[in-house]
Amino acid sequence: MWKLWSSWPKGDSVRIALIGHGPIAAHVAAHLPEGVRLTGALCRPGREQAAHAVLGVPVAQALEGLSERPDLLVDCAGHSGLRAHGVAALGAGVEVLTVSVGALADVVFCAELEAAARAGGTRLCLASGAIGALDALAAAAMGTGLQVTYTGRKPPQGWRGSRAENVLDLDALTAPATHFTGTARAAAQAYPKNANVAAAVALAGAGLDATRAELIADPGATANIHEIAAEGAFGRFRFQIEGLPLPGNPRSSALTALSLLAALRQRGAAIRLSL
Ligand SMILES: NC(=O)C1=CN([C@@H]2O[C@H](COP(=O)(O)OP(=O)(O)OC[C@H]3O[C@@H](n4cnc5c(N)ncnc54)[C@H](O)[C@@H]3O)[C@@H](O)[C@H]2O)C=CC1
Ligand SMILES: O=C([O-])CC(=O)C(=O)O
Repeated sequence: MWKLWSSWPKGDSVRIALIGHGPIAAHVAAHLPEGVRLTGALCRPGREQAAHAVLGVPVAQALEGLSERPDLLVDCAGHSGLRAHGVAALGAGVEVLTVSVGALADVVFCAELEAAARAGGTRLCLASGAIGALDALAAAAMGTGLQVTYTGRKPPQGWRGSRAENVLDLDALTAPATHFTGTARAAAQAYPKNANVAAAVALAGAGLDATRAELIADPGATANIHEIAAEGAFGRFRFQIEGLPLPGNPRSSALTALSLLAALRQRGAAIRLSL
């Protein structure tokens, strides 16, 4: 069946490199859309062999170390990956697609990324990641009076290694427990591995300081549940998604990797969704 974004134009192809070799990167590498070629990956020092074993492509610690210059660098690593490589790539004119949306909550870093993208004549694209409805939020933000609350609910193991552990005994929970309420900016900065969705919702809609966020560890949850409640001159909507995690990391919803694949497929389409 023909779809808007079914394939790249014949003969055209895009070369991508990945940052990271975790579950998101592995899924992307294994499911690349037609016309997209993985030519390399960036890893942390000492992780070359591990990264090569997962991805099967040349691995380097920096973009200049890759034998083939990619058209697009896809950050699947998290905030430290975007911090390590984002500015250099953009400044060199290489487009970057990132899952590390929460890293933009740091105003200084965000300004550096923007300046580098302008200098390099390219852009930083934010993946929709584990959430949806960003198109409706972006449209609603063009009207007045937008108010948005984001709620992120995960099973206790989805919060391991996060600040939730400072507030809660995750192993002992018998009922849902809120471990953060505040702005989306504060959530994104305090939970770099768990609240990229809060930042994506905020950047699409009411902004990082006006979007309210609540993060909950819920022993009854069987998925990563993300909810948006939005209201404004446009009307109101509620959106909820129950995202199943990727094998290998209970924190990260599978939809995150799929959103990167969707962005890659759309990038080559002559007719595409406008957001
Ligand atoms: N936007 C969204 O909706 C979502 C975003 N994420 C982000 O994606 C990140 C990655 O997720 P997973 O693959 O599940 O995590 P993971 O932590 O299992 O894997 C991360 C990978 O990146 C590598 N890495 C870390 N720092 C690096 C650096 N500076 N340079 C090169 N490689 C580096 C690690 O060695 C590892 O291979 C999360 O930490 C989170 O920030 C995750 C889920 C949803
Ligand atoms: O994968 C998810 O469900 C969400 C997540 O970790 C994030 O927002 O960083």
